[in-house]
Amino acid sequence: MTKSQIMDTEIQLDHRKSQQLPQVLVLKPPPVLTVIGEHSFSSPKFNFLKAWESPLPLHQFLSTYAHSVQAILCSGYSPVNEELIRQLPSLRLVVTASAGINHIDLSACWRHGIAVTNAGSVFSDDGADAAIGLLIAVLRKISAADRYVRRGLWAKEGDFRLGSKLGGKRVGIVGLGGIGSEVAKRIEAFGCSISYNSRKQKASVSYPFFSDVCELAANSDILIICCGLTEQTHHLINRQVLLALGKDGVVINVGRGAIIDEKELVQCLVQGEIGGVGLDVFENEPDVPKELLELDNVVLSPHRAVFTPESFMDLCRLVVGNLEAFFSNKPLLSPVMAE
Ligand SMILES: O=CC(=O)O
Repeated sequence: MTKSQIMDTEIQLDHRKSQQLPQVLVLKPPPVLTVIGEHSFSSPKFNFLKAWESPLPLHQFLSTYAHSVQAILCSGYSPVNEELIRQLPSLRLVVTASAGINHIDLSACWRHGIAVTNAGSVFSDDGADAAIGLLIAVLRKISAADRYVRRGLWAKEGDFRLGSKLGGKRVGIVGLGGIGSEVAKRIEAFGCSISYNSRKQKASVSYPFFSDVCELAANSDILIICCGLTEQTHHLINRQVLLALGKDGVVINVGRGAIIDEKELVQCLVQGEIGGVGLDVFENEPDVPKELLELDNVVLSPHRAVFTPESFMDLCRLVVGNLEAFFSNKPLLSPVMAE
């Protein structure tokens, strides 16, 4: 046998072995897979079935492998809905490489006995850091000041207008989960007071709780949105909430775009009814309302709050850990919903 024949045989054996492993369907590569590299995800316990690499049209690909898919790896870019679930009768686990789970039909998973895992607390620190970064950028006008200097306006037009201080402000956090709790820790260190809104009051914290987000806004200078997108939180931050926050109020959003009614937000900004916003997420990403691009009291970020190479490394370990636990009949590491 020649060297290349031996190599071909080894590749075929590897291929056959991988076909015998439990199959994890990936419809579109989640960003973490592309950034960290597929090799970091390889495991003796499962094999990725990569739909995007197949020459088959998706429906044909799905019907070819329908019965062998036991798990799906997805992200916000590849929804898992009832229609997909129905096509995969052996599906028992959905692993999403994201903290948000709004792209997964959880009730369909529940009905079909499918467990779900997400990014757990992997993104909490970076999400909170980014929220604070956006907040200081808005209050102290950092992006606008940067543009002022770059355009040569400092020498031509003189001193730049003042920003405002973070310390002493009343901060309302919407959603006191992983990211929200880390935001609270950081905000406390700045000498701000904290209150919050969430599905339920938390016994573990003593911050004032407002079950009504409008009341939270009326008692805050700053609102930081850290909750997930659900039917209950869709357009939770509307004109009424923004008006309650007031003319100097600042809104930061690191949750999901549709938690804010974007049209009403734009209107309030254009009419000077709120002080400023820092947004990492938008209703129709990657489209950003053009009015926002022209406002100096707006700081924009392209849905990058939680993503760093460090958080992606942790996420990679968590994704592999969840899949390996599942295929070894061990408890899942970051279950959203057990089977
Ligand atoms: O937005 C990012 C995530 O949900 O992980």
